[in-house]
Amino acid sequence: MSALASIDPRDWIRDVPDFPKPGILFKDITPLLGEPKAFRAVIDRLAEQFAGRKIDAVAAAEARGFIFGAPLALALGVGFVPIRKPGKLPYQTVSLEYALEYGTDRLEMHNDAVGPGQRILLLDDVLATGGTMRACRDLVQRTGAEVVACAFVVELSFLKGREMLKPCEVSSLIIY
Ligand SMILES: O=P(O)(O)OC[C@H]1O[C@H](OP(=O)(O)OP(=O)(O)O)[C@H](O)[C@@H]1O
Ligand SMILES: Nc1ncnc2[nH]cnc12
Repeated sequence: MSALASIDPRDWIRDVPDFPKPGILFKDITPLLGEPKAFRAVIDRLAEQFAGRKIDAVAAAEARGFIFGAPLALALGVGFVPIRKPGKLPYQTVSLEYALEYGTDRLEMHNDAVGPGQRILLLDDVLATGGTMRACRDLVQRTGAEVVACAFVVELSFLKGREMLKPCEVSSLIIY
């Protein structure tokens, strides 16, 4: 058994009550990022899960999605597609407004980043209400590309974000 197999990434996720607003229990991934064994275990498990699924690219939303999305793309040997907050991408974009657990925002992606015939894996750190991932999924699908799955490190199941993502495959390493 590899040393990483015994790692439980939950041990490096910290609860921060009332952040960024009263009533929100924030799942803080920074302890996990600070422990290479745990960070690597997360990337290895995601890569293992999606190797063999004929993924052409991993796409993820800033900021926290990038942290996991880029190493996962490298581990799978595919490209990484950044989905960004407004005004950050230099070329022509597709854009969508979405609802957060605590507000609204807009996401953009280059309109030539993915396209018909491509199989895209979407990844984010946390699934809360599902608004962010739904916007990502809709952006990718709008280009004609296929979303293979929406993957997460952490899912807050009591917020029922999975419902928002139907009929897409949803997969989470850690479910609260
Ligand atoms: O399922 P949802 O309700 O949409 O919430 C989950 C999203 O919220 C957080 O991002 P946030 O917008 O806080 O931005 P950040 O990554 O820049 O911290 C998190 O990284 C997910 O992307
Ligand atoms: N409760 C939460 N903890 C961490 N990230 C989040 N993104 C949206 N809701 C969140």
